[in-house]
Amino acid sequence: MDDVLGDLFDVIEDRKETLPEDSYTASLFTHEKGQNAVLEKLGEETTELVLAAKDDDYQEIAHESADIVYHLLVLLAMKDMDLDDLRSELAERR
Ligand SMILES: N=c1c2ncn([C@@H]3O[C@H](COP(=O)(O)OP(=O)(O)OP(=O)(O)O)[C@@H](O)[C@H]3O)c2ncn1[C@@H]1O[C@H](COP(=O)(O)O)[C@@H](O)[C@H]1O
Repeated sequence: MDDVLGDLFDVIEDRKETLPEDSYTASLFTHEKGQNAVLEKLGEETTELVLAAKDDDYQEIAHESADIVYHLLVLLAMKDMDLDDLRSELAERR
């Protein structure tokens, strides 16, 4: 699981660096709304996750959770943070 997150974060960092035209990730880094584009996505998807949880729709819960994690990693990259910032914060809570 951690490899999946690490690999995804590496791809996000690559898109941030190279900004390919056909990349959704790159479009978030260059969006005219700036960071608000990714913040709005996080808000929308969190609402969708809440609705899926209320409906006990397990497939949708997994789908929306993955959308949230992806956009959260984009936000971390946007802030020049990385997975270690997240790992450290979680580790301190143990
Ligand atoms: N994990 C993701 C990922 N999760 C979500 N998304 C995109 O995020 C957007 C979500 O916006 P929306 O909720 O409006 O989309 P939607 O499908 O209508 O929404 P739902 O109804 O599904 O919730 C969609 O365009 C998805 O394609 C993602 N886009 C990219 N990735 C990863 O990033 C990698 C690089 O992608 P590119 O940057 O596009 O090359 C990919 O290989 C993936 O691993």
